[in-house]
Amino acid sequence: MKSAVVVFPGLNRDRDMLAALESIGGIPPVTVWHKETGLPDVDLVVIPGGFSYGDYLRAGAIAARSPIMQAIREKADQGTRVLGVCNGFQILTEAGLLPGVLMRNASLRFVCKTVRLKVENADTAFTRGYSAGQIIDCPVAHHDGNYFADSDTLDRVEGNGQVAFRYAEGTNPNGSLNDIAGVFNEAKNVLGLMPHPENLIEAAHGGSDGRALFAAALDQVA
Ligand SMILES: NC(=O)CC[C@H](N)C(=O)O
Repeated sequence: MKSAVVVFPGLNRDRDMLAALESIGGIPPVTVWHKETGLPDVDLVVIPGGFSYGDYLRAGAIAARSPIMQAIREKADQGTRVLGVCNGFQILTEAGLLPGVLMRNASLRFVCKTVRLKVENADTAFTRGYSAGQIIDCPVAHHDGNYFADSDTLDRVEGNGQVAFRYAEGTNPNGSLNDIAGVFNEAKNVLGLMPHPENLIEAAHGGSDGRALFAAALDQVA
């Protein structure tokens, strides 16, 4: 499957994401600069992590107003898979493509470590390579990963199976409501998560628990 990685000024995880997608999908992704107004004909659009616009105003707030976002919105509405990791997740919430917001970590500190995640919904294009309830390792590196949504939105997200991943008991690194680490849109073709699965895909990374997410998103699993 063909994929595109969208790059905004200040991102720093784009190369990791490009390498992961090529390694797992076998096809080099197309890189798209945020000032473009159109996307190539791809099956998966990825917004990687980093510090778009230096996280000024709020993380992801300025990038969410970039020209490319209209094209991403249109692709998402057509059912194309869209994945946002870390700053990508923040951009997708700021753009209104995913519910909720990412606030400053409860500790007010940047957190960089490996946490354990529980796969909450394994019945989607992104998560079908895992089983429901499976516990996986995944690194996090952020200062604004504290997931929040008002109670009506949270009820809807929980009720619709839109929680993709939760931090496993005792490992919530940022104070996220209901230990939420990643959410889907209602149609489940848009996924955002704070942890970095692209940084745990081979032995040299110390594990490969992140691999199944890309394998599924790129249709490499049955
Ligand atoms: N690694 C990242 O993508 C960092 C995300 C974001 N800028 C934060 O620190 O919260």
